[in-house]
Amino acid sequence: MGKFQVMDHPLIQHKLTIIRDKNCGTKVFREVVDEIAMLMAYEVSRDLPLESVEIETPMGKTTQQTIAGKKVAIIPILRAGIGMVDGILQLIPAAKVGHIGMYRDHDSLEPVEYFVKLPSDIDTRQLLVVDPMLATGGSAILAVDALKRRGGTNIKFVCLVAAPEGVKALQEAHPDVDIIAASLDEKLDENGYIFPGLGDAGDRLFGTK
Ligand SMILES: O=P(O)(O)OC[C@H]1O[C@H](OP(=O)(O)OP(=O)(O)O)[C@H](O)[C@@H]1O
Ligand SMILES: O=c1cc[nH]c(=O)[nH]1
Ligand SMILES: [Mg+2]
Repeated sequence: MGKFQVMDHPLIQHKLTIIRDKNCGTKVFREVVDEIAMLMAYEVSRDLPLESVEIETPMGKTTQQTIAGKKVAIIPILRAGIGMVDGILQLIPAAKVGHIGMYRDHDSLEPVEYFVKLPSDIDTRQLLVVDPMLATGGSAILAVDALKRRGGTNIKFVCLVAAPEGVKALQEAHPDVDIIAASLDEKLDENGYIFPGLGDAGDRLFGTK
């Protein structure tokens, strides 16, 4: 079973409270989502492999550590996942970015895939699928399916708010995928929205409602 980790760092919890507030406007919402994603990237990149390199400091030759060959690709699930990309790129600037477009049908709650554009070498990269919301888990599961079908093997899912239902569904469908969240919330409501959650992340990020 993949690991499920909640990053309960005080800075992350504080920032999450700011964006949960319904009075938080688009500008601040977007900025703070980016900041949380950057803080999460610190933990998400913890197990990137290191290798030894010879360098010379002003004091002489030495062997030091550098991030090894394995490279990262960030895969936002459109639209809301886009809000997390720049924050992660601040810490991992050489990462490539692939996009998976998906929307959740409002009645059935089933995800519908409408766009996939990925780096050509996803089979050799650490893939970070990012989406602020893990609700029923349908979108995350379909996104991981899409990556595996194209050769992706090393996959983590990074979200801000997770519902217990979504964590369970993603773990059952893809037990090899670790999940990292900023919060495990209470439940899904009768419309499939996370409670207390932060509402519709895509609409709040892009000001579409
Ligand atoms: O776990 P699930 O039940 O699949 O729900 C989560 C998905 O729903 C939201 O996207 P939405 O369909 O609203 O698309 P948008 O980002 O374009 O607004 C969210 O950003 C996730 O992708
Ligand atoms: O609470 C939710 C659930 C799905 N998608 C969202 O944007 N918010
Ligand atoms: Mg939405």
